[in-house]
Amino acid sequence: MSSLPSLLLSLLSWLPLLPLSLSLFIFGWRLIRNPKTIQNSPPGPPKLPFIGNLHQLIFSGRLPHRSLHHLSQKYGPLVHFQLGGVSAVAVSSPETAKLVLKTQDLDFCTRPDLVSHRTISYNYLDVAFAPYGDYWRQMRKVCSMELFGSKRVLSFRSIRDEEVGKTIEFVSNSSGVPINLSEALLFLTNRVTCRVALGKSYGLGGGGERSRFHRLLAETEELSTAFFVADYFPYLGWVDFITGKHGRLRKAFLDLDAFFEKVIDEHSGPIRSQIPEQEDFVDVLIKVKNELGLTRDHIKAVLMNIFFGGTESSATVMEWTMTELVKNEKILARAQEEVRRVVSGKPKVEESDLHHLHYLKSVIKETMRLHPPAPLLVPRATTRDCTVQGYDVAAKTRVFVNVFAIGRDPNTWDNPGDFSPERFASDAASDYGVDVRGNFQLIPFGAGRRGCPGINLGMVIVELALANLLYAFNWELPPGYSRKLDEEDEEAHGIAMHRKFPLILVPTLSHHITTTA
Ligand code: HEM
Repeated sequence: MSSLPSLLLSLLSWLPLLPLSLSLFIFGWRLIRNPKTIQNSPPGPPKLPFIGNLHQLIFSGRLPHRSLHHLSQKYGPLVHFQLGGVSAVAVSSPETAKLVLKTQDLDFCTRPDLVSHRTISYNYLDVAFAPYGDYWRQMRKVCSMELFGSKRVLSFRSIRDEEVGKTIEFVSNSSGVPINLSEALLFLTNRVTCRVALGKSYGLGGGGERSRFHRLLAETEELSTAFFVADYFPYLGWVDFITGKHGRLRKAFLDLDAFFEKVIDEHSGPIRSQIPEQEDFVDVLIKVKNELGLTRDHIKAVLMNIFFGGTESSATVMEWTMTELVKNEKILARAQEEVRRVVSGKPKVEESDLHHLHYLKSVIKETMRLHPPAPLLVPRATTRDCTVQGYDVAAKTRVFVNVFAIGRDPNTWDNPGDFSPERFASDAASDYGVDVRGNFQLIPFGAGRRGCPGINLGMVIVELALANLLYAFNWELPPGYSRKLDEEDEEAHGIAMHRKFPLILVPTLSHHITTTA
């Protein structure tokens, strides 16, 4: 018979497992107490006990948009699957996307509660991750009217012009040698976002070294797309604390918060600029702060959205466009011919030239069809129980609109795997709007109430930078690099679907620039 102390000791040795047992108990209890099984749910793959389909989606080694594309080919345009304790659906055809993002937008327009979203949004004081409701409506109005309107976008024209100029200068200095174009483009969008949002550039040169701010941004971004147990097993959230993941995210967030605090302090003195054209986003948000009863946390939450939403996505579009162009020599030549003809004789492309560049716009649309920066949009969730295409979907179901799959749907696109900007010839003059072609065939910015409000701000820098890169330089892969890049191997997981390996290209200053210079 064991003595009392050794009994106590053996009981104590089980103590660390107490949270696990408790969580499993609560999880099981909820399942028994709340057997809300949807009778008529959309078709989907068989689910394993406890983990559901996590093994097929998160731990499969493939990127989730590719795994879901694969499942949709087997189960159809509306697939149901289970992510641990969370029910989810994937939408993979233009018709179903139209239902979800337009006809039944109100059923599908909230966001799921995720650890990283909650942390970096100051508990949902932002726009992008805030749940649907009055608060989100008010913040969305502030952003659309005060920050992303066409007048405001125009007021930042000289910033874009200067910063693209710096990138062109950096590339000119490297004429004839391989450069890391991915990095140069990310630095460009970072500098523009810094100046537009914060009023100055915080330490990145033309090719540039990373400042502390950019290291912090990159770290927070990386942690915010990491796997958190709590997002799939709400009762096992303590695991993220034990593994230290939660702490690391919190630390990165607090460092970034301290940086934004300093920026707001610098803006909070006597009014810096009375001229609306010279205001940056922090000036604007401080101005509306008192009117609307906002706090500093609201301002910082919106800044987080702007840095995370605006910087990588635009750089990613440019990086994939240049990738496709160097893979397709004839298309590169045609895009260069257009820009050189339209801009002929001038030292650089200006924003006023952009609306003549129809072929370049088609190239960009075709790039976003094959490489949408947000292949599953920003995750959504259902606001209430609803029925879609005859199937029942419960409230709080996580919703992934697979724009990657929609862009490759053979029922919509001829030879969907080919890079062929000519398919947009008749849409060339249309803008990137939320629904480029109508009928939800190309929706890289999402659509409906939660569609991207920053399209114009994002796309003008994309067009201006690409047009100037094509105008001033000829582009080649470095010797030995394959022209046929295996695209699945090239995609990386992140806030935006950027390339896994940086795009290294050799620029050569074009003959027409050297002769006019
Ligand atoms: C090429 C550039 C960009 C792409 C591809 C892009 C894409 C997207 C997508 C797919 C969504 C989710 C839409 C949905 O759920 O239906 C979104 C939302 C959002 N984007 Fe963008 N975006 C870009 C640029 C920008 C820029 C430059 C900003 C701001 C500076 C911005 C700010 C936002 C915000 C605030 C939301 C959340 C809207 C809401 O939930 O109400 N985006 N974006």
